[in-house]
Amino acid sequence: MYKLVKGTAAINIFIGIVMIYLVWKLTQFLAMEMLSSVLGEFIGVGMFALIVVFQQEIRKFLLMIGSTNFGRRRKFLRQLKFIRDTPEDSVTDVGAIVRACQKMGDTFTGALIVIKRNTALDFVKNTGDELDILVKTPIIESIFYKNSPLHDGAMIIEDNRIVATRVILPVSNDRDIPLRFGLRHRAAIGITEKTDGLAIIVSEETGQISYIKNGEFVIFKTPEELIEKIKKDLQ
Ligand SMILES: Nc1ncnc2c1ncn2[C@@H]1O[C@H](COP(=O)(O)OP(=O)(O)OP(=O)(O)O)[C@@H](O)[C@H]1O
Repeated sequence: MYKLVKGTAAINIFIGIVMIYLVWKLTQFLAMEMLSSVLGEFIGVGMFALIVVFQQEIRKFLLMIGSTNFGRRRKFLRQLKFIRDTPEDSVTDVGAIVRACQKMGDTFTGALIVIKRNTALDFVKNTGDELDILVKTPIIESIFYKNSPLHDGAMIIEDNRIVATRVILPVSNDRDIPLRFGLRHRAAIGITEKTDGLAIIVSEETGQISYIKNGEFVIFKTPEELIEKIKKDLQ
């Protein structure tokens, strides 16, 4: 349940409900008649209040359950993480990502890729376009191709799927970042400071690939070393 609601507003609403319940119990314990009867009335209609508050989610849930479209149902189940698909789906193809970055670096094509680890990235995902495509070198290259309508912003990868493009990331305010690094690099630092995600950047100016973890640049010498480091960080 925690995994299901982590990173969504539902957990905050749940905490709110628990707090109201605890205050109600406290007012009963302290024999604060009026406050306890007001809160009691509120809790009495709690079930209806929940239906109203979660109207959208309940609607979405019922629509998904009732859908006869198996492709969508699989996607929904994967979101719930009750099932793991084939290894092709669940193990991130780091080699394919780094190869795409090398090719983009050779052609000075800018790119920003964030790989999710434990922290949910839903709060940034919905600033862009949600997708569901298997990670492949040519797909990543064509998304960041300069004339592609999807090239701007960041790409989010979860497991081995590209789940969003054109995502706007929070920018780091760290004043120690050298001035030669622009917004793309600041955004990569920002998201890895706020979450445990991993960011890979290809600079449009220099073609250089950078790897950022926990808000800091990770040094590597060869693409093979980068692949190894990312694989280790994803374990
Ligand atoms: N907050 C952000 N979230 C996601 N992508 C961003 C963000 N800010 C900028 N970008 C992306 O970075 C691109 C280039 O920004 P900028 O030139 O400032 O970056 P840079 O760090 O200097 O990188 P480069 O070396 O590639 O020029 C933008 O066109 C946009 O696609």
